[in-house]
Amino acid sequence: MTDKASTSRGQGKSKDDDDENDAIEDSDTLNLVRSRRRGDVFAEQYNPEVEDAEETDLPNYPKSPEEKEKLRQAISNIFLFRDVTEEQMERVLQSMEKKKVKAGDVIIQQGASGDYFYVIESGSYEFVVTDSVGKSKEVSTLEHEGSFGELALMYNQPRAATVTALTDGELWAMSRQTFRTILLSSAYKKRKQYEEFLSKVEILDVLTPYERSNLCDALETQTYGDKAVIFREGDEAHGMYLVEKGQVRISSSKESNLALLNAGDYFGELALITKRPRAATATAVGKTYVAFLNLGAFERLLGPCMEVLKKHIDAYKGK
Ligand SMILES: Nc1ncnc2c1ncn2[C@@H]1O[C@@H]2COP(=O)(O)O[C@H]2[C@H]1O
Repeated sequence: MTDKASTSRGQGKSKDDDDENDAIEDSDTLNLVRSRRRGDVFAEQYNPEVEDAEETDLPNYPKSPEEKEKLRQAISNIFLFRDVTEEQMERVLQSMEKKKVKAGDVIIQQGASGDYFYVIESGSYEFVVTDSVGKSKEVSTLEHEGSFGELALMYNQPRAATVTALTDGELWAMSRQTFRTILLSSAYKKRKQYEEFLSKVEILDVLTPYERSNLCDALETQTYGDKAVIFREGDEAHGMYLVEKGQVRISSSKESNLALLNAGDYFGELALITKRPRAATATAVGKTYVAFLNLGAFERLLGPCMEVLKKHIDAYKGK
């Protein structure tokens, strides 16, 4: 058992945590911890569905109105924050602490226990995953926006990647406690809601589990009654859709029945790829639930599926 596992689902602090905090407080930069951290796999998994987050006093780091606004901006595009209420947002803004980082700082070490979730204010960050035979692979980089470090806090698992600052920069750090109290329950529910459904969507097979989790955060379910129009031919396009439940008919001015889509099918991607108006009309058949992915998220998250999506476009041309 690791220290963390023996402190019962992360509610107490381990020696490693204290070391980590010391490192941060000592320097005001994240010159974090390499060899001291351990890569054990936790025996116990946290399950937010059966254990409510504790409501305790959260830290309060005073900020100027300008700083608060900058932080609000930095989190405005992060899907994990989308469902927080205005009151919760105030608590988030109060409780996040600014950290300066230097190029080369290891902010998160794969295998370590997790104490902070980070939002990027500035700087570039590299993500490297090392597999069980010790082979390392750079899986992504983030520049000047985005967030990381949610997995270990959400699932009570060791850090899944090593995150290194490639440039000097600034991060906003949210403690495990704040993350659990404010973000965990809605974020976890959202991922759970969509994970099973997305595993059945064929075009998404190329996504890694991590990419799929990010997609869960970005989706929004919309409900349409029988014969309700989802979009019309000629409309400007703002996103694509996955059919969750029910059916969707695709028709155009020339052809009344181009396709009848079922659960697991997708539509609305063509206009996003060609950057043209909608080429057809989409109408619900019976009560229908669709998962909507907005344009920004489509561009950010579905890159790995683009080849398959484009191949599919060729099939439309035959119609
Ligand atoms: N391919 C990836 N696999 C796992 N984690 C990733 C990946 N890319 C980025 N990350 C982030 O790297 C973080 C490392 O710490 P966590 O495991 O807490 O959360 C992880 C994610 O936020």
